[in-house]
Amino acid sequence: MASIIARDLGMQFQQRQLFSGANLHFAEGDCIYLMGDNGSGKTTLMKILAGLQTPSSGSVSAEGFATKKLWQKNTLNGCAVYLHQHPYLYDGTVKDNLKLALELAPADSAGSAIAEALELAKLGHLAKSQASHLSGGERQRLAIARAWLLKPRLLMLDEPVSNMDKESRELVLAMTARLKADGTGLLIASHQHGQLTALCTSRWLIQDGRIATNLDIRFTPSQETHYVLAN
Ligand SMILES: Nc1ncnc2c1ncn2[C@@H]1O[C@H](COP(=O)(O)OP(=O)(O)OP(=O)(O)O)[C@@H](O)[C@H]1O
Repeated sequence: MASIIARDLGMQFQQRQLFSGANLHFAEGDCIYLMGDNGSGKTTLMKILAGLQTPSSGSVSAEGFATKKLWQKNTLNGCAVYLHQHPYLYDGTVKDNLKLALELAPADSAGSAIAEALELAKLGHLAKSQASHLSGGERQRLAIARAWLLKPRLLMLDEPVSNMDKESRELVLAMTARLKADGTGLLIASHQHGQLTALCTSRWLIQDGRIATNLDIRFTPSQETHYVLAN
């Protein structure tokens, strides 16, 4: 089973310690809600687990992935995919962006997958539009459709539904639910507990310089309100 394992992980910027002593296990089949106040370190943690940032202390390793080639120094590269809040899209049309993902996707992905991805993201009518002309919500939908095509074994979503209208939120929810059903491990950072985070079966909380992982997933209504209000 593919997993990312962090041992005694710590991160600080100058004098500011975000977290320390964290032991984490993120694996296929997981669906984890990553919580924490603004600036607590959620994005930083996801970037570390994706191998995009180096932690100040501790180690991160990947298990269950194909062995890297000798020249690939970053052994975490491509293991847990990090989807940025403001995703990077390639120059070109909506369809070009999906085609490019398909070139990197596992060989068993059929050509019809692009049509399915366009349908899932409800972007069929914009297939020939320039990706740079998309609205924020449409960009996010395209980025998730692209991730869906890539079929990552581990995917981290950073605030995937912030600033989205109801329809876009529902589409992202449907795509994420499909990924979850396919067994993709998901780590979702979000300030609002809603339908998307309700998919989660466990939660991590960054607070007071620690990452708590042994938390009950069930929210009481007062906790829900508190979390939404606090953020
Ligand atoms: N490269 C950097 N250099 C210095 N400080 C940084 C750097 N990257 C992040 N920080 C700081 O680390 C803290 C955590 O940032 P991060 O983006 O991980 O928080 P977050 O929990 O994702 O916040 P939000 O909920 O607001 O998105 C912030 O105070 C941020 O300013």
